[in-house]
Amino acid sequence: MDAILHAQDVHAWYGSSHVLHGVDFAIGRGETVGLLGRNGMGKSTLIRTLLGHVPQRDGRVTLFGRDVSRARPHEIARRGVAFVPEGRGVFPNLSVRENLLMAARKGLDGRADWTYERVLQTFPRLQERLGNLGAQLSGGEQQMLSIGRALMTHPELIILDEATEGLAPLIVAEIWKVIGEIRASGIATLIVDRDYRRVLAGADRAVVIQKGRVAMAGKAAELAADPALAGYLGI
Ligand SMILES: Nc1ncnc2c1ncn2[C@@H]1O[C@H](COP(=O)(O)OP(=O)(O)OP(=O)(O)O)[C@@H](O)[C@H]1O
Repeated sequence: MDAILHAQDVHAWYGSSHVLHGVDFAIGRGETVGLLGRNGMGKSTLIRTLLGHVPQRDGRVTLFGRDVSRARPHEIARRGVAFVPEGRGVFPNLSVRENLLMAARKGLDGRADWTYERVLQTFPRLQERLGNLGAQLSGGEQQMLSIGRALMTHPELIILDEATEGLAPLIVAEIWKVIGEIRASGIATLIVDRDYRRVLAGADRAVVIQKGRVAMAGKAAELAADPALAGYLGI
């Protein structure tokens, strides 16, 4: 596989608590990968470790073949990885317009197809709120703005951690629609979401984490049909 991101034998600790126990994991160009597992199994820690946010970590992570195992979060962002954290990622004291324009930069290959106008077409709700401050937006609008900001950076990979958590069903449906558009536009995505059915329906592959280890990994359709999945997800 032509991997964007490749993690090998990744470990992570919080103090003396050993949370990730040797995770192997890869995301190919343009691939949509779902990350599943019950609460507390290590999904967010894996993401935060890949992004360089967990200081106590071990193992090897490469981005486009370059070792970023010890890289700082801003270096990883500069190398084409955008992060959409749960319910955050917008500047509360800047307007929607400023939030978007501030994020704008070309992709690693010079791509600039996610223009300000295209982001607003994708999120008509933001178009109506251009002058509002980030803090004045609803949770769903903030999440859309956060995804819009990620798109404006022309990343190779977008990581979405619980992007639909706590949002109204209509907004959730809008966000899944946009996730589909991102997939179709060729940007790779790593998705964590409690709605495992939607994740499996919208992903090429999925990885199931159990107590800081990969318990299952494979094509999303095959995992969806695997009777072992229910046990790992506690459903
Ligand atoms: N900052 C932290 N300090 C100490 N322990 C933590 C910290 N963050 C997470 N943990 C612990 O690490 C383990 C993995 O948590 P993590 O948040 O990665 O799981 P998760 O699969 O993302 O679950 P959730 O869906 O609940 O976020 C849990 O036991 C959790 O209590």
